[in-house]
Amino acid sequence: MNDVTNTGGLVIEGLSVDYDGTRAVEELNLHVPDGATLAIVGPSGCGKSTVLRTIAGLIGASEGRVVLGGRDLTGVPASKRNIGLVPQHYALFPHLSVRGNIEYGLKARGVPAAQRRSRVDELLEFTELGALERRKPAQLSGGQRQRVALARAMAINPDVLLLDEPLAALDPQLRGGMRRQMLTLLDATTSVNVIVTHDRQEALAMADLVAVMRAGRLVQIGAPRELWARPADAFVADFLCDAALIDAVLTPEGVQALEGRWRIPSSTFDDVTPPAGDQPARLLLRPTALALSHGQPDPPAGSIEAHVRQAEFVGESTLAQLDLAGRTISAQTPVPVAAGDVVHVTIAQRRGVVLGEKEA
Ligand SMILES: Nc1ncnc2c1ncn2[C@@H]1O[C@H](COP(=O)(O)OP(=O)(O)OP(=O)(O)O)[C@@H](O)[C@H]1O
Repeated sequence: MNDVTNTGGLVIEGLSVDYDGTRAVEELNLHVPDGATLAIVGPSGCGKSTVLRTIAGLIGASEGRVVLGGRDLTGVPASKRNIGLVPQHYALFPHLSVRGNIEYGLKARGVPAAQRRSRVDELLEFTELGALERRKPAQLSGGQRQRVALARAMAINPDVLLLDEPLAALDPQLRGGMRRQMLTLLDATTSVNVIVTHDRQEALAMADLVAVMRAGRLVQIGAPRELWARPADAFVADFLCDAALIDAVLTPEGVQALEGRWRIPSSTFDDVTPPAGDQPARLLLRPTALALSHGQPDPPAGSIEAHVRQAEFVGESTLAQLDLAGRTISAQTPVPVAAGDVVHVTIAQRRGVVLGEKEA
């Protein structure tokens, strides 16, 4: 393996973490450049918080190492790592004012009073909390508490800022606005930012890099648009894009899927060059890529019959769960279908994506 200690930013190398002999994180490798924001996403229990706690030094690695700004953190206690942590429910000190909370880490490090004051003033202005500096956490709204927690973590100019589900404690109506505000704050930092989140929208919107984990392992890491366009497997497609990824064969005539029961002409796709011979491929089907018709005497060209298992009216459209030759696939459609309907499904022009075979 290349020596990454001089790369800068955050480097996680061959990291495995165990709890009482049970492996929670397995062989994790990643690099986040200075100033970049990484979002770690994945289902409950996949190891996201364990990675965060290991970077913070709250738990030790069983194997591998965490290197920050060229400094190997193995064996360095949490208090000696230059890390800012925003815990899930913010964990503000209830007896301290907004100013007291933000000042806390600076005091603990013995920063002289005048310097403390000016740094806290700077952060109060930056997070627009100046008018509230004397209030206690109980006298703040959820969004204001979140900004205090962020300012407190940023006060020490950390090398890495760790945010555990930063928006989860807020009302859904507040999240959009706070996400945009946080994005502005994080863009202004020079630290590496690591966000752990369940919310894929949050990850796609806020991060420069998204790491998708499953069962303790990294499944894919890349820029949000890269993952969106080319999910590595069906799990990432489902988790991050709400899409299905099914095996297909690219033939001289078009694309065949579902054991040859669905034959789609190449002209449906923008970027498919028919090969001379059959080639394995995968078909990425986002809910909006599928066009549904029913009640027509002849099935449209390139269609497959499907059964509507479930249909939810979601405002402008209906979200239908379709059974396509035994596969459950979501479709978002303006056609008012209902459970039990038999429909014909085609891929809307230019909306389907054919990916190459999965790289090993
Ligand atoms: N203190 C602990 N002792 C034993 N096992 C633990 C401990 N903390 C976490 N685990 C286990 O390690 C695995 C990873 O947990 P972790 O909290 O990192 O997951 P997560 O992805 O953050 O989940 P969530 O999204 O639900 O917070 C899980 O199987 C969990 O049960």
